[in-house]
Amino acid sequence: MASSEEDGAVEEKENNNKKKTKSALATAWLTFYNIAMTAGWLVLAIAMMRFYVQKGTHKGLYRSIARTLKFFQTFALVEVGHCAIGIVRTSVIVTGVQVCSRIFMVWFITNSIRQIQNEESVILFLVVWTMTEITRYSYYTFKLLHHLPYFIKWARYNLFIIMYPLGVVGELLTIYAALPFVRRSGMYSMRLPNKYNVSFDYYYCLIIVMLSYIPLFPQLYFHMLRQRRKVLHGEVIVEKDD
Ligand SMILES: CCCCCCCCCCCCC[C@@H](O)CC(=O)SCCNC(=O)CCNC(=O)[C@H](O)C(C)(C)COP(=O)(O)OP(=O)(O)OC[C@H]1O[C@@H](n2cnc3c(N)ncnc32)[C@H](O)[C@@H]1OP(=O)(O)O
Repeated sequence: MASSEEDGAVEEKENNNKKKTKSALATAWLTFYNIAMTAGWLVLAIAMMRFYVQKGTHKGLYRSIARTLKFFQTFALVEVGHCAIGIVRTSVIVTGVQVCSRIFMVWFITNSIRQIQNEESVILFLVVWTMTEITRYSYYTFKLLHHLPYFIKWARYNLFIIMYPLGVVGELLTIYAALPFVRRSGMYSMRLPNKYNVSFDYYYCLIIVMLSYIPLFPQLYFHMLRQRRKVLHGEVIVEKDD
């Protein structure tokens, strides 16, 4: 009897040790990840400012930062993994929609259609994304290090109120500007007849993407408003499961 109780206690201790090691590893990885992402977006901010100060125009700015932007925005895909394996307490769906829509904007719109790269709307979403991500990743970093300055917490949960709609306006105007080029070039589209017997029109796909902002964006925005109430005003919020 006593021996089985002892066995149980040893097993519990081992499990606790394993959990502690796992959570220490997760914290170390997240700290590294957030520092790297803060640095990446800071590099982008500095590159954009330097370009504008030196050239006095936004024309050519996207081309000059394209590689860095593609790298850091695509790398954000690991955040969906963080939620999926449970090392951060965030919804996979909310994070997935946010990250995938950004990757779509970068690779399948701005990077693919050269003619729109100098649009003001591209600069609008780039500036908004950059400010948001510097704030967001530095918030997570300082929080993990248990030294979170109040102004970063305040910025994380207030700037989005204006930045989110501004970013959406920049993204939608950019997709809208892309439409005529997509229609004319027939890019990423498949017309019948073809050997797969499948038809796909990227032009209409983009219209559907634009329309999908109507149901999806409010969900992201209200999610952030709930997070804001929880973090800044200490409200207890019961989240629905994914
Ligand atoms: C394939 C084609 C797709 C086409 C789809 C088209 C429709 C798309 C519509 C969508 C529109 C999106 C537009 C958008 O791109 C425009 C912009 O972004 S503009 C710029 C303004 N944006 C923002 O302000 C972004 C706000 N969004 C976010 O912050 C996140 O992305 C979001 C996932 C939405 C919310 O974040 P989260 O739920 O994580 O909230 P918290 O930050 O409060 O975190 C919750 C807890 O998790 C911990 N956490 C999360 N991540 C980390 C991390 N990396 N490291 C450490 N800890 C992390 C965090 O600390 C919280 O923990 P706790 O609860 O303990 O406090």
